[in-house]
Amino acid sequence: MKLLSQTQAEAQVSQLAAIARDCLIDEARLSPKPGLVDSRGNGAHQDLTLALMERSARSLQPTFLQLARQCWQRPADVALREAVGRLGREGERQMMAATGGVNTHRGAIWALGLLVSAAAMNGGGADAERLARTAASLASLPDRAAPKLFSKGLKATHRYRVPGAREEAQQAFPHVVRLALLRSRAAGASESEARLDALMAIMTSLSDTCVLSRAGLEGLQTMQAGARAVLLAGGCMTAQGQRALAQLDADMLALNASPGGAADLLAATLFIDRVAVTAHHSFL
Ligand SMILES: CC(C)(COP(=O)(O)OP(=O)(O)OC[C@H]1O[C@@H](n2cnc3c(N)ncnc32)[C@H](O)[C@@H]1O)[C@@H](O)C(=O)NCCC(=O)NCCS
Ligand SMILES: Nc1ncnc2c1ncn2[C@@H]1O[C@H](COP(=O)(O)OP(=O)(O)OP(=O)(O)O)[C@@H](O)[C@H]1O
Repeated sequence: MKLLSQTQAEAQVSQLAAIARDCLIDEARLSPKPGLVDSRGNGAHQDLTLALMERSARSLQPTFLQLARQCWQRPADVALREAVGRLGREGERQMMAATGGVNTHRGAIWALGLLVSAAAMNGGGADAERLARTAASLASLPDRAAPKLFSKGLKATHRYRVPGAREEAQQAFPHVVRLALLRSRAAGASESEARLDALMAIMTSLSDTCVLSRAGLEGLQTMQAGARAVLLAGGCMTAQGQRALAQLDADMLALNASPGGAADLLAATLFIDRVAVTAHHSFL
């Protein structure tokens, strides 16, 4: 591996943290997202606003920076896993302090925190698959200091016997759908349309515990079928796709459902898209 001077390494970790923050802001602003906070409004949320989401994203940049510094060119082992867990929980406290106690980004701190860590472990650069696999190896290690909380997400994974945020990371992020983003861009979609298509691709199969906690299996089925309908109609660049998206938004609001986990994974997709080194022989 190429050795970088300390200043070059510091520039790279700062850049990773700034990119992670930007991905959260881009995700929050992207519109129109079904049920979620976006630049039109609060979606299905009473206690969230776009301004709050953006403040929260900015409050997390120092956490991402510390994660990247801590993980720079280190291998995945229990000591690193526990250091990352400590920083992640500290990030949750920063978020809560910045938002006055509202959970804006818990799932995003987890997914992006692991991916920032993975990028730093690989010295700032690696292909998308390697980044996801490095993050998975970290997520699969035990953290003795992890509090034994029975969270809403955990409850939903037990009740419905589905994978949640932990498993998504441990399985190397099967719902980080960079190809969907690339395909829509190649088909001539605008950047916003391509990002919305990527969100739809995530929603077709994610077992989003935010949706399950608020709206049960009916909510999850509505989300998955509605997202599939958008993509089958030609995606968000077509008039028919946009109509299907508006229908899905109305259906999600009627059920008080919001795909917060899918939103986190869209931010993770944007992150991978910006930092992954494209392999020479990839289909691109
Ligand atoms: C694993 C986490 C997300 C807790 O998960 P859990 O399901 O128990 O909790 P909770 O309901 O509070 O939050 C889950 C969040 O994940 C997102 N989510 C929901 N479903 C999914 C899914 N299927 N896949 C991915 N993310 C999802 C949502 O945003 C949701 O809000 C995390 O908070 C955690 O354990 N952090 C500990 C600190 C740590 O180790 N950090 C290291 C990396 S920074
Ligand atoms: N644009 C967005 N709009 C809404 N939620 C988002 C957005 N982006 C990411 N999220 C994610 O959704 C989660 C919020 O979901 P939710 O409101 O269900 O959490 P909660 O506050 O724990 O539960 P509830 O609101 O049901 O009491 C956040 O943790 C965040 O990770």
